[in-house]
Amino acid sequence: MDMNGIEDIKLRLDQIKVVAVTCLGITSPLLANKRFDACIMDEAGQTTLPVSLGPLMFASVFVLVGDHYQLPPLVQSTEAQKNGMGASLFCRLSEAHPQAISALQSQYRMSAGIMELSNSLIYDNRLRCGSTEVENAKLKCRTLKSVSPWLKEVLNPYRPVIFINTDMLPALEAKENKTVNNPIEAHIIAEVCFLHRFASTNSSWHVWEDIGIITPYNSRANLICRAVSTSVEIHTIDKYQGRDKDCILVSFVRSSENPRNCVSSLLGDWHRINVALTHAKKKLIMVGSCKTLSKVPLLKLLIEKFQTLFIGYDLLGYIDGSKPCPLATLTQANTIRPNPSYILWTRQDQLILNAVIGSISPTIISFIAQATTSRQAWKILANTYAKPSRGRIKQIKNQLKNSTKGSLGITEFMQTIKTRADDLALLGALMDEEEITDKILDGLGDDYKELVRTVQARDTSITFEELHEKLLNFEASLQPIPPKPH
Ligand SMILES: Nc1ncnc2c1ncn2[C@@H]1O[C@H](COP(=O)(O)OP(=O)(O)OP(=O)(O)O)[C@@H](O)[C@H]1O
Repeated sequence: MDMNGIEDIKLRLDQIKVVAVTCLGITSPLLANKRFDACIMDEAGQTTLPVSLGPLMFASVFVLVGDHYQLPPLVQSTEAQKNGMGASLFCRLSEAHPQAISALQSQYRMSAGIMELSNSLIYDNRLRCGSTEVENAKLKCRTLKSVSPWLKEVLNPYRPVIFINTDMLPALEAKENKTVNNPIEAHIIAEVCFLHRFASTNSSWHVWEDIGIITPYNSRANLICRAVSTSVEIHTIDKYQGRDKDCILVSFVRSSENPRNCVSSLLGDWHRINVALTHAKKKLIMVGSCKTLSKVPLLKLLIEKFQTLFIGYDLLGYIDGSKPCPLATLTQANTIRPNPSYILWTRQDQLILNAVIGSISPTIISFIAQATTSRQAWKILANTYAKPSRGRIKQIKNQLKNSTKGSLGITEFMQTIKTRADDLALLGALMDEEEITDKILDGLGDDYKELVRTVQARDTSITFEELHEKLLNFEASLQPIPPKPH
């Protein structure tokens, strides 16, 4: 039907039985005098109360559809939040009238292994798979011979849920202009993504629509975009509600030496975690630091549910040369073609090189700037810092000679001497315990004269631990006595 002008549209609207419109779109003048028998509102758990009321005024019967275990309405004002705007009409009515709820239990999205996670953590085991096809759905992959064991596990179709633990890597979060990022984790995500595409059996190389990446932070999504450098869909957790993919990769980002801060972050909200866990159909791959994430109670339970996969596993071969780079091309029947093992090897190696670069202090990075492989970087570092050269031994001995306690605490000072003695031992210039004790006593300063004399007057040598204890007691006795409270 051709529609010319508003009158035509109105005429058409009078004839049709069902109108689909957004909650705010209902205010269109075209609908001003419309009445409906019933109003069905989807995603009602995410809609604020005033926004919900608009469409409900148009009908005498309404059905709200939603899940208040997923994200609540987004309310940015803390004042509005405090005064109850964060609770949707859906949530309020379901609490006030539990008899009016019809709880749907069959879901058709997640396979059994993925459903099991949110089922036990959030839904109290009430969810069921709607069909055996959904229940048993698997992400089929070709078997790749020349990949590390951890990547083979990632590809294993019989592992629907994988948690890749980055605790063995220097994959710490970085904060820049109030945004949180984790470059190493971004590279791991890119690697896993690439591998999945590489091993996929059901679509061509450039098709990425069955993979999606979820992350809590916007800045993070941008960083992963750069690392993945393809058209794979990357969104924040909040934006993923309402979408799904065969394979979802979740990057948790937070990895800190002071993990306590993470509890108050976006990850502290269990609704958000539930969204991250419930949008994959066949495979859910999570990447994060178990040490940090365990500080969030729900994530601790999640991590405890299955054995996490340590990345770092079987990577030594790249560094020590026992897993050399395969040939870049293969010749078969006089045709030269790219060698897939070469591509996988170089990507894995770049990941390790990034991990090495990420773990060293900025002043040293320039030394390895020329390295193109992890092995080259490692060799430069070993030659510079670990080679038992006479120069290096002399340098450490000089540092030892000039070490004094100064303003350091006893424990810190003794630790400095011990570390240098350990460095010398690694270079083959072992110091015996008595020499270490002498170095410590020499560096203590005048305050400790009395104790130094007592230790030197002993017939038997003193152990490092015994000396530590004596010095700590002496240090305490040197502290000024606080005045007694009145
Ligand atoms: N009866 C069905 N048979 C097969 N697949 C179904 C059926 N119903 C839904 N699905 C599939 O299940 C997935 C989830 O469906 P849908 O998006 O409607 O759920 P939802 O509860 O509205 O989720 P959300 O609120 O997260 O958007 C989709 O991939 C959809 O194709």
